[in-house]
Amino acid sequence: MNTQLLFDSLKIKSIIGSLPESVDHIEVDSRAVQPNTVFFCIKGHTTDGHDHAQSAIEKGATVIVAEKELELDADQVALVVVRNTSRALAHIANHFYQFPSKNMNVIGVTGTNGKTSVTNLIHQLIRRGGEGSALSGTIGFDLDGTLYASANTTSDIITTQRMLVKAREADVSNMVFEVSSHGLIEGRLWGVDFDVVTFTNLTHDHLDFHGTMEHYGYAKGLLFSQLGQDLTKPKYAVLNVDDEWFDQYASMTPFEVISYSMEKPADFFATNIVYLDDRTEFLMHSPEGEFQVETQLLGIFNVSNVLAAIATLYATGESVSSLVERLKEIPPISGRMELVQTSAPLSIYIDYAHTPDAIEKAIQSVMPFKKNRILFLVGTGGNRDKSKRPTMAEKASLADYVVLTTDDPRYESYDSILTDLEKGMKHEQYALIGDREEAVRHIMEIAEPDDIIIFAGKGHEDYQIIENTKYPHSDREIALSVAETRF
Ligand SMILES: CC(=O)N[C@H]1[C@@H](OP(=O)(O)OP(=O)(O)OC[C@H]2O[C@@H](n3ccc(=O)[nH]c3=O)[C@H](O)[C@@H]2O)O[C@H](CO)[C@@H](O)[C@@H]1O[C@H](C)C(=O)N[C@@H](C)C(=O)N[C@H](CCC(=O)O)C(=O)O
Ligand SMILES: Nc1ncnc2c1ncn2[C@@H]1O[C@H](COP(=O)(O)OP(=O)(O)OP(=O)(O)O)[C@@H](O)[C@H]1O
Repeated sequence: MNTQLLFDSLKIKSIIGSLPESVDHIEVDSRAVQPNTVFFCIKGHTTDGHDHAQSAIEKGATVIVAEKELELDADQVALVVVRNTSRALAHIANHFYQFPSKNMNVIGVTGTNGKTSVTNLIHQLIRRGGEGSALSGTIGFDLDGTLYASANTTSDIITTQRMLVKAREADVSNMVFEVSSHGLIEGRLWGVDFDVVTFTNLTHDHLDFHGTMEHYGYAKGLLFSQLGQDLTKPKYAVLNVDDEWFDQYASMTPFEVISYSMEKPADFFATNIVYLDDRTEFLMHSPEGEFQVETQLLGIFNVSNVLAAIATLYATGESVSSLVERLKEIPPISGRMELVQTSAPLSIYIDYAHTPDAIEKAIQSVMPFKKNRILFLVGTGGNRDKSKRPTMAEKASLADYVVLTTDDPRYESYDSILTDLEKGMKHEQYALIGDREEAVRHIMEIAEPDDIIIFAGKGHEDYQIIENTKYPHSDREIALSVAETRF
């Protein structure tokens, strides 16, 4: 690509050396540099890309973009100094890949809980409507049914642009992004031209990273105020009226607001909700009239997620009646209030709840069909946000019996995790068992017919991280093996 064109519109502080006529690649990781690459030096928390500029040159970089002047040991390299290399990268990547998001229908979903569920619903609804869809999120990059691994919920700028290019090349015109607050703060989505951005909710999580709820809320809000958006085409912000951040996001966004709610009138709102143990039904009021909605997704929170998904696709121009029809066929999302098939005379659910709000909603979700006790197992991760631990246990106390355990203890001791959790317990009916396998076995050993058991926190994950090693672990398999011998 012609280098002059690439750098023409970039705000540059200084250039040392002369730019080559053309460049073949752009890269942020020195280890992946190929001959004739533009290498961007990005500052991480523990690693600074500026320290890898020399090694990028040795691998063939011909342009280095940095935030400061560097002493580089090469004649054939140009050093471009800018104020912020991530912003420069967003700009250059768009030019380099020829604005892949521009002619696509691009959707972003953010919030503490529900991102994976809502993006999955949207992706599946689009595909069931006969169009192609690509999805980037916690589960990886799903290009119209083919799954590629990705390291993060929200990928870095170059990976994001490459996903869009792959979708464009495959003639897939819809791209759905699960958007993390970390990704927003770090500008990993800078340069992506969204058509619809959707908010699920904001509750206590990730305060080890963001510090306060104000900062966390600010980070999420960046999706609704994205700089650099093309405002000449209509854009929509789909916002949850039931969340206390609704007013702030609704008043600050330049996009047209579409609201949804489970509690009060909104553009899309649910009444007459019936929670069954194999499906959920409700009456949905929408700008296109009232619809009786039926979904295989279980749990209170999934009503909100369904409303978010339908409102988002309505914003892209889909008809509500067709979406309601397609929704019926969509199977439960793996590890999200998923009913485990067992011949034992009790109900076992696997749910990814790992925040206080999600725990409360998971337990409330099974209350309508409680016949005997609700047994709840939950743990927290080691070396991550510790402040949420007591509140998680407090919400878990809504269950009749609670087992407090660990969920990826990493380098933290069982005792330290369990002591923090125990502080929040509101009744005496609980056990503290650090080893998660033992904890699952314990709950299954004391289970009685008609009990409802919820294994929270692991969801679709099939491992437990101890120190820095991933060990195979499945709540489901352990529970089923005990159920077989006991019932
Ligand atoms: C372990 C961790 O927290 N790492 C964070 C940290 O990385 P770091 O200091 O190690 O730096 P780095 O990004 O690896 O390296 C800095 C630069 O040097 C370059 N480099 C590095 C090494 C080398 O040999 N050559 C080289 O060029 C890298 O390509 C990069 O451009 O600082 C970076 C910049 O601030 C973060 O992007 C990065 O987050 C990583 C990607 C991460 O996984 N973070 C998690 C917490 C995260 O973002 N999670 C959210 C989901 C949260 C949720 O909802 O649960 C996500 O979106 O996935
Ligand atoms: N709308 C919601 N409100 C509250 N809790 C929810 C909601 N949707 C899902 N949850 C809870 O959060 C858990 C995780 O759901 P999901 O994976 O969709 O969220 P996420 O935002 O992608 O989470 P993460 O960022 O941790 O990957 C579910 O298993 C459920 O317990």
